[in-house]
Amino acid sequence: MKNLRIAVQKSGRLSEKSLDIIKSCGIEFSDDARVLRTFSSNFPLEFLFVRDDDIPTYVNDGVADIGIVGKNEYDEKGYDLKIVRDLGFAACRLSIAVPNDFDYKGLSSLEGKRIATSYPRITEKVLKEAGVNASFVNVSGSVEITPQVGIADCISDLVSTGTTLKMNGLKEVEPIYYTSAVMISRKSFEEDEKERFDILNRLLVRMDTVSLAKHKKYILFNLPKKNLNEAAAIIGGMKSPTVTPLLDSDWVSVQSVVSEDRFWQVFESLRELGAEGILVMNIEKMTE
Ligand SMILES: Nc1ncnc2c1ncn2[C@@H]1O[C@H](COP(=O)(O)OP(=O)(O)OP(=O)(O)O)[C@@H](O)[C@H]1O
Ligand SMILES: O=P(O)(O)OC[C@H]1O[C@H](OP(=O)(O)OP(=O)(O)O)[C@H](O)[C@@H]1O
Ligand SMILES: [Mg+2]
Repeated sequence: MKNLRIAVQKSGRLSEKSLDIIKSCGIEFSDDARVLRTFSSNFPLEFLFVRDDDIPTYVNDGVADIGIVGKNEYDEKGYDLKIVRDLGFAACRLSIAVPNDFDYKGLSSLEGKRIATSYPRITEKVLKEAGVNASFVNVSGSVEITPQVGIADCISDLVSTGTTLKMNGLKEVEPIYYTSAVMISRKSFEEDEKERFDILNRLLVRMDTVSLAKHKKYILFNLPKKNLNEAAAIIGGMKSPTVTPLLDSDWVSVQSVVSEDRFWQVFESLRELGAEGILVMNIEKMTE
């Protein structure tokens, strides 16, 4: 039996959540940080623990079949790959930041300047569209130090809270690109590797089942029977709630699933309809 090969960041901002997603699918493995290649004991999955910037290249070269990486690294490498799932975590932005005393008036202020970045491709594309010519100083980390040491005039780097910029005498002046983690594969994966592609689909079904459940609540409540149709209309988005008669024939017990983002609105409306004993439960797994 073949294994699906996944490339995951060895150690960094993506590592823990990437592995949490796999674990939430019931896939077991040992994640000793010093072992760089390992196999699941209960699913045909092989793990390669690598630097995040190498992940798109491993997938493109066929060393790995899939990878979990920031969309920023994927776009920066520019390979013609496929995003199979948007995973949503590690959300941040790529921003232009300048020293506090820099008189910034828009992207045109960057004309002729030296910009330090780990993302020259993404940054250059944005500047080109704005008709700005600048030069790039390519650094692979600690970008915020470069203006202080005189090798750049400003930077284009990832920002989340903005604390790193502030602590290094810089101000964020222009967000130019938004990113979060994605799962990538080769476009030709299905034709090239049918057996492994089928394993990927099994993995994706499990991931979708967990992810769907994460945004839903299971609710159970008692309701005056006369308000049932109105309550069903409020809950919405499903075939029908499950309704069970109660000993008191004027009342029913209702079970349903509600999206997290609509939960409080539904909760308040149900209370106005006389719902009592409302129980709310997290759902571990579910399918459409
Ligand atoms: N401050 C942040 N907040 C949220 N997500 C971030 C932040 N900084 C980076 N990320 C995301 O996490 C990814 C990995 O960031 P990390 O800092 O761990 O990378 P790295 O230092 O290049 O690691 P590696 O040693 O694997 O090369 C980034 O490419 C980006 O997608
Ligand atoms: O806006 P903030 O919340 O301060 O986050 C921004 C910092 O986070 C990232 O680096 P990280 O801390 O991952 O370290 P690294 O340079 O080793 O990648 C990024 O490169 C910034 O330096
Ligand atoms: Mg890296």
